[in-house]
Amino acid sequence: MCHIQLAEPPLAAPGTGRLSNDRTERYRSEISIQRAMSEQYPTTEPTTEHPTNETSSGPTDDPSIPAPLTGEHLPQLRATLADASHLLVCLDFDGTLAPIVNDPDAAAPTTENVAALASLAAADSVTTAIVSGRSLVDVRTRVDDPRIYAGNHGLELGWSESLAIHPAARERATRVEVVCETLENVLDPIPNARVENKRLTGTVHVRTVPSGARPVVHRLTRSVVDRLGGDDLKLSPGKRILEIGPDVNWGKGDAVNLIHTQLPDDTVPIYIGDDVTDESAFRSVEPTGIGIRVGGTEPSAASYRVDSPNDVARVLEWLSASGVSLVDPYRDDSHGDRLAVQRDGDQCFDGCPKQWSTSMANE
Ligand SMILES: O=P(O)(O)OC[C@H]1O[C@H](O[C@H]2O[C@H](CO)[C@@H](O)[C@H](O)[C@H]2O)[C@H](O)[C@@H](O)[C@@H]1O
Repeated sequence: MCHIQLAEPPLAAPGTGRLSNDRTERYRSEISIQRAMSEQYPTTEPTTEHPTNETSSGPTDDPSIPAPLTGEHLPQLRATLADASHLLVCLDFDGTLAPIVNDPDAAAPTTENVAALASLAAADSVTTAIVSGRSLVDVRTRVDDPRIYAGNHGLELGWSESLAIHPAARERATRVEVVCETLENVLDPIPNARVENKRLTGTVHVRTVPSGARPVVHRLTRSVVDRLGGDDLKLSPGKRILEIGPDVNWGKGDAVNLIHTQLPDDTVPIYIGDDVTDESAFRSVEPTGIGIRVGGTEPSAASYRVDSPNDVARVLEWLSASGVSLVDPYRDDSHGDRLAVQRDGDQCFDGCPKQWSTSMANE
């Protein structure tokens, strides 16, 4: 059931500013943000494995059930936006912009989300970001309007031509590779078990694995990660998946925090996501910003809930058509300077030394 009726005026024409796949492949350098990634932002991600069912929510600090987002909440949303000098709109990909499908390669954002996001991304007072569990290169080929991409659950951050990779994730990428290769062999006999190697992390898919075989997949995956990953790697849950990644104190919420700190004072952050790894991002934007959980009825750190990617389009359309007009870019005197920094890809992460190494996208 669709709860929200936020659409008001028609959408503006989709913006330009699309980034080509060539540019994705032409990342030339990497900002070292080790200090920020390893010290400044402690993790809030769950680190324990739990069942990969569709509705698992994992531990959260805030056990309340998000309110279904309806027109009754518009005054509240307007009041929040009226205090903003800028908007940061962060979006998860799978289950948020794109409906969940059996084949991860077939996932695509809905046409309405593509149009609404293009319109929003064209607004000067808005910074859009995709914050995904997919690899940055992968998600960037699937949705190409946002200015910022955080891939592999925030372990890699792309901004203009710049790419930053969490240093510990870089160090442990070889281990992830070995684990993925091993799992491809070990899980080969299990029907429909699939390993997605994302370089900094890996994903074992069980969505179309016969239910009776899923515990075997979990056990084998756990065993391989323990044996070959040691203390360096961890397993995390997702929607019908097991995520393998470096056991570091960094998650989507940390990436959102880092992006937020680069934007003007009085930037209001909005985060929309559907899964357990999005909870740290909800915690990072709430309560001054707006967290919206897509699907499910479980407790969440998000204040609001919508049912589906179709409802996400309604939210983005409303933001583009009405919400953005409430933002006052002159509220913050530093606005002009900060945006100038933001548009310079080589200096986008303010305060981080420019110690770049070859990007993994080019390795
Ligand atoms: O953070 P996200 O952008 O939501 O990415 C999380 C994972 O999404 C993908 O898996 C999920 O979507 C697939 C396609 O709909 C679906 O088949 C799978 O069951 C879902 O878990 C992606 O394949 C993973 O790499 C991401 O980590």
